[in-house]
Amino acid sequence: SLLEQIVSNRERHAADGVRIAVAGVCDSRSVLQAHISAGHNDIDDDVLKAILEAKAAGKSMTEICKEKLLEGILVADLSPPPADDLRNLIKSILRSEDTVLNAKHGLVVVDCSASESLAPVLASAVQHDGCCVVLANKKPMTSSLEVYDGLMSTARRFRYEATVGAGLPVNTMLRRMVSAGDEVRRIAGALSGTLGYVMSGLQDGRPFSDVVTDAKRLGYTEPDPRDDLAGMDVARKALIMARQLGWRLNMEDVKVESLYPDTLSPAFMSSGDFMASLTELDESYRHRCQEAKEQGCILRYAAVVENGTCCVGLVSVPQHSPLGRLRGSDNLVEITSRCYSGSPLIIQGAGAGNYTTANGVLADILDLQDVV
Ligand SMILES: NC(=O)C1=CN([C@@H]2O[C@H](COP(=O)(O)OP(=O)(O)OC[C@H]3O[C@@H](n4cnc5c(N)ncnc54)[C@H](OP(=O)(O)O)[C@@H]3O)[C@@H](O)[C@H]2O)C=CC1
Ligand SMILES: N[C@@H](CC=O)C(=O)O
Repeated sequence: SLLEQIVSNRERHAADGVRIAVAGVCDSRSVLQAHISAGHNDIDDDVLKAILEAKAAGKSMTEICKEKLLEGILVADLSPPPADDLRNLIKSILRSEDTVLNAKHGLVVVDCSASESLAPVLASAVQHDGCCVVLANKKPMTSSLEVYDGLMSTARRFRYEATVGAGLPVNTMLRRMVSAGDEVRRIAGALSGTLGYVMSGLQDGRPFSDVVTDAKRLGYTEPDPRDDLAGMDVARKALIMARQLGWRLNMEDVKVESLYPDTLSPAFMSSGDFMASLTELDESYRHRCQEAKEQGCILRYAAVVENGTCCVGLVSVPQHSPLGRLRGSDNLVEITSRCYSGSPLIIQGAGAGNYTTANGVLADILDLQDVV
């Protein structure tokens, strides 16, 4: 979706005097790189479109490039994760004499994976003068405080808007408030597009297994939906916000409620088997939802960041409360601070989905063009 939005916005960007040159693209198995030493600065839009088609059809990028014998592209088949090759790709771009690719002209490394393994690559990339980093991936922001501090030490060349609320301006707002000296006292709300969609579906009487399967199909879930259903995705978002307030917390400090039993965890089964086992949970969620309904309430998965602690879990809220009125994949974030004490600042809207997330990532990339 990000590549698609880069290509489809060419005219708009040109009118603003910007051209995004895509010098390399990675997935979990391959790295494609513009053949810089042969004079190719970037990967042609037709190739980017072929890559999009290949990924949509479940083919590997390498396969499609070899099939089409594309000119000017270096293809590397890797197994597994291409952290070292990504590092080499960044180095070769940084060494480039070409002014279009040179780091001083806005090189941005973008991590749209859900991989843990790329954090060191990103931490080293951001240390190169002029090299920027943009994240949709929450894991580098929630790994050790050392990695986090490394990324944050170059805050002017680092953006991570999509890590909380996808395209919603939650992180930007927090950054603005904190850097201008506002004192944030409490952040609360519903921060999962997947769990919002699932809870709305339950409320409409649909089976748990059915709505989770749909959330995955719609692109709301993490690559392994257990990340959402275990509460880990929301826990990461809570930690990202808490760390921005200067709180020195780690993932172990976040209190998390999981929505499935341990017997269905990655230690015991694959993601595919988990999806097939979801029907086991249908009856218990139908029952919990019914109980809440009888009290005029509905279920929501909420996060609270307050008094130096983060807590995420299932709550039963009145139907006509702000959380109760949320529908589908919408997120709601309430920020209470010295400036917003009487009534909290509220950010609400679609909190997941490929298009809205890619939009947030692209906006970050464009934002950085004014910094370097
Ligand atoms: N979906 C959403 O609504 C939102 C997602 N995000 C974040 O965006 C990230 C991606 O989510 P989503 O797009 O849904 O997931 P997808 O599974 O659709 O995409 C992940 C991509 O990352 C690639 N990848 C995996 N590991 C590596 C690696 N080690 N090196 C390079 N590439 C790798 C995958 O390659 P391959 O195709 O070969 O598996 C795949 O192309 C996650 O971190 C998620 O938290 C953030 C906000 C909203
Ligand atoms: N899986 C996440 C995607 C966005 O961060 C969610 O459902 O909110």
